[in-house]
Amino acid sequence: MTHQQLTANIRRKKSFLCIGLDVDLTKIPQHLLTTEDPIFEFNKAIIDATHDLAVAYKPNTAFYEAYGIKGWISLEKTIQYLNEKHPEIFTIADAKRGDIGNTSSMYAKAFLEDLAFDSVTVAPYMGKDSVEPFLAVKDKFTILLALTSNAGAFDFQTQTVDGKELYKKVIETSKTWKYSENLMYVVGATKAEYFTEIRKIVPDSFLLVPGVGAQGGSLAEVCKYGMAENIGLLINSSRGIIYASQQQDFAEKAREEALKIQLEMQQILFR
Ligand SMILES: O=C(O)c1cc(=O)[nH]c(=O)n1[C@@H]1O[C@H](COP(=O)(O)O)[C@@H](O)[C@H]1O
Repeated sequence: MTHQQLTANIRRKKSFLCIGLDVDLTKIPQHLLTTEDPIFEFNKAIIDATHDLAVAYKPNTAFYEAYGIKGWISLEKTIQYLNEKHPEIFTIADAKRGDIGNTSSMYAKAFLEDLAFDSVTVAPYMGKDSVEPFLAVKDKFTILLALTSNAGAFDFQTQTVDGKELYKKVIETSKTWKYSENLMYVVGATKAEYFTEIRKIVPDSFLLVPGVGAQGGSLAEVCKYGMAENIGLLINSSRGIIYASQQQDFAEKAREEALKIQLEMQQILFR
C-alpha cells in the first residue's frame, strides 16, 4: 500500500482509526474460551463488526507471544483473515523490534514477508544498520518509535543531546537512511503539544498515534497540532474499543465505541 492509497482510504471511509487487537484471555467474554481458538474468534468478531469504521488494525505481538505456539497461530490466522477479507486495510505488526543488521533482516522477513503485514514497529535505539533491513522491504513501512505515549518517554526521548531533544534527532537522522520514504513514526497521543515541532521535521509523514482511549490522550488536540495535508495520522485505540463489553454483546459494543471515534474524525475531516 502507498501513502496515497492510505490517504484515499481515509477520505473514503472518513476515518483514520486504527484498532488495536491486544487480546488478553482474562478480558475476553467467557463464552469464547470454549472455542478452539478464542483469540482468533475474538479478533474475527471485532473485525467483522468494525472494518467499515477503521483503516488499520494493529495486533501487538506481545499479546500473542504470551500464549506460545497457540498465540502465534492466532496471530497468523488474524493477519490472513485481514489480508484475505479486507486487503485495503493497513496492517501493523506492533512488535517493536530492532537488532544488529542480520537479525533485523530476519525480523523483517518474519513480519513483513512471511506474515505479510504492511508495516512493523521498530525501536530506533540501535541506529541505522538496525533499521535499514526493515526499510529495504519493498512496498512495506517501518514505523519508528519517535516519542512514545508513556511516562518513561521523558527518561531519554525528550532529553537534550548536543542541543537537541533526542526524539527530534531520531526523526531527523532517520530521514537520511536508505529507503527512508518507507518510514512512519510513532508519536503518543498523550504528547499532543509536541506535534507542532514534529511536523516541522516531517510535514507529511504518517504518524501512528496510540494513547487515546485507555491512556487518556485527546483526539481533537492531536488533530489540531498533528494533521497534515494528506491527513498523515493513524490514531490507535485498543482497550477502549475491544473491551467495551466483556459479555455476549462485546462486538456490538466495540462497534459503538469505534463509531464514536469515527464520527469525531469525520467532523474533523469535514469542518
Ligand atoms: O507502538 C505502539 O503502538 C505504542 C507506542 C506507544 O508509545 N504507546 C503505546 O501505547 N503503544 C501501543 O499502543 C497500544 C495502546 O493500547 P491502549 O492503551 O489499550 O489503547 C498498545 O498496544 C501499546 O503497546
